[in-house]
Amino acid sequence: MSRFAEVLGRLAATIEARKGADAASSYTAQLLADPARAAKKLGEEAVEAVIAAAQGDREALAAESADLIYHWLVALAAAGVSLDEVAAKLEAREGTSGLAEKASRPKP
Ligand SMILES: N=c1c2ncn([C@@H]3O[C@H](COP(=O)(O)OP(=O)(O)OP(=O)(O)O)[C@@H](O)[C@H]3O)c2ncn1[C@@H]1O[C@H](COP(=O)(O)O)[C@@H](O)[C@H]1O
Repeated sequence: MSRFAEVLGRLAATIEARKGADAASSYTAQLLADPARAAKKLGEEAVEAVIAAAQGDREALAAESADLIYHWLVALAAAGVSLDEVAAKLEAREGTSGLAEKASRPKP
């Protein structure tokens, strides 16, 4: 397994374990208790990653990507969506070009 997949799996398990934890001592528990705040943070971190990418700032993009992925995992956990469900979506798309998929959509 890649280093990224291992870290992602560990972080997802840590976040899952924070369900019901004391919000006074866990930022994750605070977000899990307030899904709207978790979703807002996800949006903020996405925008910060967009800015870093647009500016070509490699260091900032790596750091903002880590923030984004952490908050994305929290939003998934808050909504009860597992990483397996996301993996299944990605697997179903393997081998299908994004251009071909877009062209196959019903015309309005
Ligand atoms: N990976 C992360 C992680 N990345 C970012 N953050 C936090 O995300 C928060 C949001 O960052 P911002 O820059 O937006 O800070 P801010 O403006 O003060 O945030 P707000 O007040 O707007 O919410 C900061 O408090 C960061 O510390 C994270 N907090 C936790 N984790 C992981 O989650 C684990 C469990 O954390 P706790 O639940 O806090 O124990 C940790 O051991 C880490 O592995």
